[in-house]
Amino acid sequence: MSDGVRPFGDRLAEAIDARGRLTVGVDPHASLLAAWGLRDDVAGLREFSLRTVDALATRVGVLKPQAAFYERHGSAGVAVLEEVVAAIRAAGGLSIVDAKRGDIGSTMQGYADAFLREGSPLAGDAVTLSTYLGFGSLIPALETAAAHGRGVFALCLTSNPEGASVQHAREADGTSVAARIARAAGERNAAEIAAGAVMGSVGLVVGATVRDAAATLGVDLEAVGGPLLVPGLGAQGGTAADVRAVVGAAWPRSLPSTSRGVLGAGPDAGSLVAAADQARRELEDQP
Ligand SMILES: O=C(O)c1cc(=O)[nH]c(=O)n1[C@@H]1O[C@H](COP(=O)(O)O)[C@@H](O)[C@H]1O
Repeated sequence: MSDGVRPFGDRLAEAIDARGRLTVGVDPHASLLAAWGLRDDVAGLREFSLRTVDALATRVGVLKPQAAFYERHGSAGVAVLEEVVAAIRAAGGLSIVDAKRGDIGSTMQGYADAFLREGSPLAGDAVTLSTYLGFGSLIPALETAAAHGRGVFALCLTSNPEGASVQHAREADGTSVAARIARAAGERNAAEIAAGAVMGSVGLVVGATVRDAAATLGVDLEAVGGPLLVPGLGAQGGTAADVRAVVGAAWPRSLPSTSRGVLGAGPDAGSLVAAADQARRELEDQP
C-alpha cells in the first residue's frame, strides 16, 4: 500500500460504525423506472439514481450501483454511473460498483484500472469480481485495490440457484470450489491484518439464500478476515434470519444487501428511508 492510503477495511469498518451495515443496491431496472413514473431512458436513469443516492447515501452503510443497468443505456448510461459514484463520494458514503468482472490476469489489470485505480471515474470504493477464471486471475485487481485503498468482493457462494453447479463442485481431496476461494481470500487478508488493518480488503460474496451452504461446504467465513457481501435479502426470498444463519460469527464484518426490497418503496425519499430503516431493524433484532 502507498504511504498515506487508508486500507479499504478500515474505511468500511468506520462506515459500518457510523451508518450501520445495510447495503442498498442501486439497480435501476426498467420496471422500477416505470414504477417511479420515470421513462426508461438516460434522463430517467439519472433521476432514479440520484434520488436514491440523495435519500440513502448518508443513511446506510454502503450503496451498490449495479453496472448492468447503466450499461444497457450505452455510453451515456455509463456516464451516469460515473456521476452516481461521484455523488455517493460527495455525500460521504461508500460505494461498491457491482460489475462482476472476470478475465485472464493481463486483461484483469484493465478492469482494475477502470474500477479500482485512484482518479478513474468508474472507481468507487470497491468492485465485485467473478472468480471463475481462477482466484489467481484476480491478483492484478487485488494488488491495485490494496495500493489504492480499495476493496474487492469475489464471488464465492452466489445467491442464485444455478451457482451451486460450479461453486459446490469438489476437487479430488473433497475441497469445494467455494472453500478454495474463501481460503485464498483469507490468505490475502491475513497479510493485511498482520500489517495492522482492522479487516482485509478481499471480501467474499455469499448469498443470503444459501442458508447452510457455508457449513455444508466447509467454508469458514469467520476465518476469511475480510468483509462479506450478503445479497439476496428481500426480493430473492432471503430473510434477516437467513443472513444471520449464513454469516454466523462473521456478522461484524457482513454487509447484508438488498436492492428491490428498498427501491420498490420509492420514489418518495421518506419511503425509501423507512424501507431501509425497517430492513436494518429486522437485521439488528435477530437473536
Ligand atoms: O454481487 C452481488 O451483489 C450479487 C451477488 C449474488 O450472488 N447475487 C446477487 O443478487 N447479487 C446482486 O445483488 C442485487 C440483488 O438485487 P435484489 O434481488 O433486487 O435485492 C443484484 O444487483 C444482483 O446482481
